[in-house]
Amino acid sequence: MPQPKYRKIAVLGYRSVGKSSLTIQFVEGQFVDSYDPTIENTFNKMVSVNGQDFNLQLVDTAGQDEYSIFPQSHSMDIHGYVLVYSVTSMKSFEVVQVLHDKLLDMVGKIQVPTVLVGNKKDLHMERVIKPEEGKKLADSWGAAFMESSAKENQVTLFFLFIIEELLLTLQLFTKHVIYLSAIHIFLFCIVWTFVYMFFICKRTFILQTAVEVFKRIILEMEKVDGNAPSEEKKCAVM
Ligand SMILES: Nc1nc2c(ncn2[C@@H]2O[C@H](COP(=O)(O)OP(=O)(O)OP(=O)(O)O)[C@@H](O)[C@H]2O)c(=O)[nH]1
Repeated sequence: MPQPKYRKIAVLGYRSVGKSSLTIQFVEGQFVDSYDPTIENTFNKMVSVNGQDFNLQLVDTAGQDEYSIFPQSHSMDIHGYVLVYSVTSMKSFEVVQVLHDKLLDMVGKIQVPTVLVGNKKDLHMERVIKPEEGKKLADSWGAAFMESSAKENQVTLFFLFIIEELLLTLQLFTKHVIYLSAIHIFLFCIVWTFVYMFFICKRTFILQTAVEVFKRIILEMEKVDGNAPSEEKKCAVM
């Protein structure tokens, strides 16, 4: 059995969208009905995906809005992100887009393993964001998308989703590294072949030029002396 892999996942989103509820539901299997704003909490859970054990560390972050300063700690040592909005709040949907932009700016990558989650799907009457809108946004990021309800315990799946995303990114990364290495080695060989040929030619050219110079100078010296070069000398120079 392979060793468990450690993966750290941050749960981000606007205030009161259900970040803590989703995390607690996933880790402890219970729904907390009361609302207690989070500063920051960390949870651990072991899960198994495709025969591989993962030691997950989940960081339940404080709710943010578009004006919040994105904490630098949210971009360091984090392997993947769960970005949460509430399907009952347009504001939370707008904020999650700002957060994603800030996240990319901070991480400095075009794409990071992300799952966009539309929570509180049980509140049918209060819904203002359609599933298609969430899906469209996630697609534009190249992220996975799910709707969930912390209340109805529809959460496990998306945490497993993000692990799948992490695995996929890892596989793509490994593939890219192999391709890039092969291309680099190929280019390296070509460049060095050219460099080598250049120096060989240059060296031959220099040698030939040197021989010519000495030939010429001997002939010139002979001319000045008024003596034609002897056959012996010609042969020696040749
Ligand atoms: N009906 C319903 N209520 C939910 C759901 N998820 C969370 N809630 C409720 O929404 C409120 C806020 O939930 P939290 O989990 O504290 O939200 P949060 O995003 O962690 O809030 P901050 O810590 O302020 O950022 C609580 O009263 C929860 O009971 C859900 O899926 N369905």
